[in-house]
Amino acid sequence: MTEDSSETKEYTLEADSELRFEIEHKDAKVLVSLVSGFAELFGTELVKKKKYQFCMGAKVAIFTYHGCVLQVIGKMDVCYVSKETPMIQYVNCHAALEQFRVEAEEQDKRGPVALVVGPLDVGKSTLCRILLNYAVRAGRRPLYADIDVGQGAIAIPGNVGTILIERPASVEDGFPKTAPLVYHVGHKSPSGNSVLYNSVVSKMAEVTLKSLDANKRTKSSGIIVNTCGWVKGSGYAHLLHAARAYGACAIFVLDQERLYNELLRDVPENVQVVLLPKSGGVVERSKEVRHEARDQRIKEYFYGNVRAPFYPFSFEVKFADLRLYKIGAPPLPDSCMPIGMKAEDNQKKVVAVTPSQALLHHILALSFAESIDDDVIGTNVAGFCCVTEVDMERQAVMLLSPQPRPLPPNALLLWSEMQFMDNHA
Ligand SMILES: Nc1ncnc2c1ncn2[C@@H]1O[C@H](COP(=O)(O)OP(=O)(O)OP(=O)(O)O)[C@@H](O)[C@H]1O
Repeated sequence: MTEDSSETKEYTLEADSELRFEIEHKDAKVLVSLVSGFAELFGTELVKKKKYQFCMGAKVAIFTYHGCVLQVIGKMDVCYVSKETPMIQYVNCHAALEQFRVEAEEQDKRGPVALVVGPLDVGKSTLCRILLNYAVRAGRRPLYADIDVGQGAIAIPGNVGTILIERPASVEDGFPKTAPLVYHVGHKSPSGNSVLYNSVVSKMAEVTLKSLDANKRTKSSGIIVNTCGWVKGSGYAHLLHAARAYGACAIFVLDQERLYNELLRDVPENVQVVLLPKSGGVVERSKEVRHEARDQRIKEYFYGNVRAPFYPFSFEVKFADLRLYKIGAPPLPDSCMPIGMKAEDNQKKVVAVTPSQALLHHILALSFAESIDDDVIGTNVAGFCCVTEVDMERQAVMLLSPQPRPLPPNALLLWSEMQFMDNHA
């Protein structure tokens, strides 16, 4: 059913059904409120009578276990009620994780680490959000690890990150991204540097698993890990690596029997591999839409959104003061490597970058490492800037940064292939 008018409409939903809608128009604004009953958006309960605002790009589903009436004001591109949803299977996964958590709590051991895997556009991020929301609603404090570098939902694309989830996601803005633990990869796909990607995932897993022990409630709550949609060949090898690094006890496979069977074959028997259907509501995204989403995520990092705008700074840094490095030297065959080194080591090499016009629009990550003698790959990053101008004559770059000048003393910056055109008016 297509919704053209901008008038007010009421939808009565039966138990176990959901209202799905998409907004594609640039200036469209849709207000949704719960009139009666109970409803939730990807696991976050709606507050009765509160008006939730959705804008361009919104692709959402409001689900009800008990039945409800929703009021919708505004123009949507697609809007329909569906009774076919996999929510019962998803809530069963949550119940299974809860059993692990109860046991972990009783025996003071680590709670479950669950990986959510599947090809592109099957609703992996959405399932993670649902499981995390259900966990906090049950009084847990889980960690959310996002190792999907393409989306970089916790920091920005080109990075992996982990956050502690203490309250349900906001209906409009998702989980707050305060105090994330972020590691730099610098590529939008793990294929950009597989060796680096695996090292970074191992490091983040090691650090977060250790950190679980510091807080009793988080320890028994465990970790939900969101993964990349690249599930064939090396992409599959990355998934196996992540499952091992995190010591996953459960892997939820969305929508692909082939992947499910491969995992059943390749992971230890004590790992529960569960095949789940994808929701019919999940919207497929073209390459262009993905590119736009990446751009939007970076823009939000610097400028915030309408509800919480940020005001970034712009300042000049002389080439001479720029300590800029890149991880990974061009590949060389083993025979050309110095004695004792493998070609693989080259992919983890920290190489100085000479500033040039080619830096324009690139994202630079500010590492917590102080020198290249530190473990740069295994050190998390503090934040990001973007090169908005390169002046070869004055030998300087202009940086867009969430923090005012100057860069911290001895700031070590890491080059990323991610680019952002700063045309914010
Ligand atoms: N039941 C649903 N009804 C409507 N839209 C949905 C539903 N579930 C998910 N979506 C939307 O579909 C889109 C894709 O979902 P999601 O990001 O979870 O997929 P993904 O598998 O993580 O994608 P990627 O391949 O990029 O990792 C999102 O915009 C999400 O809001």
